[in-house]
Formats: sequence, C-alpha cells, structure tokens
Amino acid sequence: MLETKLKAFLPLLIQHLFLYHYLSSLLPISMACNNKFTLDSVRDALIREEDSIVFSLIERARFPYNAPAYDPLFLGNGFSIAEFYVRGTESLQAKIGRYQKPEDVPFFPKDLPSPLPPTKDSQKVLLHPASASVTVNEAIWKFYFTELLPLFTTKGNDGNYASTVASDFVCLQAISRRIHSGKYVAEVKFTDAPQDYSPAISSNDRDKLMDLLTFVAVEEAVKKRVEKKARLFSQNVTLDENDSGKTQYKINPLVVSHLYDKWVMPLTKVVEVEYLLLRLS
Ligand SMILES: C=C(O[C@@H]1C=C(C(=O)O)C=C[C@H]1O)C(=O)O
Repeated sequence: MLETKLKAFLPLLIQHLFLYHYLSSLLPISMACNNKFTLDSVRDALIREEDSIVFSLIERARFPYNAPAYDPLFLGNGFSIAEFYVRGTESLQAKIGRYQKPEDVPFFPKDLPSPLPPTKDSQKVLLHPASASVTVNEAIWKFYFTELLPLFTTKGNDGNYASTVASDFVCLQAISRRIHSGKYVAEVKFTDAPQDYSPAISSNDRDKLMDLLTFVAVEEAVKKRVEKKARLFSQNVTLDENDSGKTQYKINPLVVSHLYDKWVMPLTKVVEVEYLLLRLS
C-alpha cells in the first residue's frame, strides 16, 4: 500500500526536484544559499569565483601569448580574432538568455539581440534597477590584454588562435562576473547600515563610500587564499615517491595574488561605489 503510494508520488517528486534545480539556476548568486542575502553568503560566492578564475588562467596558460590573435588587421574585417570571437559569442549567448543577471555583464553591450526564450524578471528584484548600468568591462578588457596576459603566458606563437581566444573569453567572463558581483556586496552593506551610507551617497562622496566599504583584513586574506589556490590547483602532480624535484606550477601563484591586488579588488570596489551612488535614485 505504502509502496503504491510512494510510486504514485515519485514522478511528482522528480518533477519538483527538476523545477527546483531549474529555478535555483536562475537565481542570483546571493540567493544561492537558502535564499539568504548576507555579507557572508555573498562573500562565499566570491570565494567560489576564485576557483573559476584560477582554473581559467591555467587553461589559457597552455598556449603562448599568440600575438596575431590580438592584431586588428589580421582578419581584414576591422576586428582582432579575440574581439570578433567575443562579439559573436556574446550575441549568441544573449539570444539564449545570458546577460540578464546583474553580475553577467557583456563586453560589447551595443546591439546585443534580445533573448529568444521568455526571460524571468525575478533576478532583478533584489538589486536597485539601475544596477544593470554599472559596468567596468572596458577597464577589464584593457588590463587583461595589455598587462595581465604577458604576465602568465610564455612568449611565442603556436598558431592555435581559435583555442587561445576561446580561453581568453572564459578568463574575461570569470573575472568580470567576480568584479560585478560587487553589486550584491554593496547592496548588502547598504541594507545592513543605511544610516552610514546614505549621507555619503546623498553628498556624492566617493572617497567616503570607498572608506566605508573597504575591509583591509578581508582583502589581505583574499590575496593569501588566491595565491594558495593557484599553488594547489596549478602544481604538476607526479606519482614518483622519490621525486624530490622542485614543484612546477602551470601559472605563477604570485601572478594570481597580483591580479587580485592590482585589478580585481580595486575594480570590485569601484563597482560597489558606482552601485551605491545609484542606490537612492
Ligand atoms: C568585496 C568586498 O568589499 C571590498 C572588496 C574586497 C574584495 O574585492 O575582495 C574585499 C574587502 C572589501 O575591501 C567585501 O567586503 O567582501
């Protein structure tokens, strides 16, 4: 009897599990943990993003710098292979519903097509509607190609341009998602202490806002952790017990802490400030 009841219930349960899984994938990062929107849960999401960033850099480091992939004259259509690829991929991704979440920001937002499937609006309700306009992708694009890439790729050209720019895009998206998640950080800081933030917002005081939202000890811990992750995730693993040779890394762990120190954390804070300045509008 009980077994029959259970059998009848099973398809419904499976359907619910699928629905739950589908809906949670649509929710913003802040809601990923039990629908809680706290500084801790947002920081946990940022910590998870570190893994994606480190792994994406490891993948890109398989190829040398490959300068022709970034030459705007190479294809003859006015775009470098990298830019052509990112524009085309973003257009396709927009059609299937990407760039609807506050942390998913396109590098080339102009003329992106509308999504084909009906989109859900639910993810926007947690943040101020103006948050969609906050973007630092131009700065990310610039530092990634001009300063970061030469730090973790070898000099040279192996002709693998398609794989190279595909890896670049994974890196760019992971870095951009982490930095634009600063919108959630700012929202939670504001809702935790509106009395502290509101006067600085009203007087457009960027320096004061930067002061209020900066936690030096947290930043130090982030730098140490990402360096450690790079050390662990990128080391070459051997099975030779007697191998007393020096551990080899696929990327220099210090480059990852430098990436966070010089660009990721400062730009996350710029996103936080820009978001806060719109918070009372
Ligand atoms: C993201 C936060 O805001 C700031 C930026 C940080 C970062 O980018 O890792 C860390 C601490 C804060 O200075 C935070 O408080 O967690």
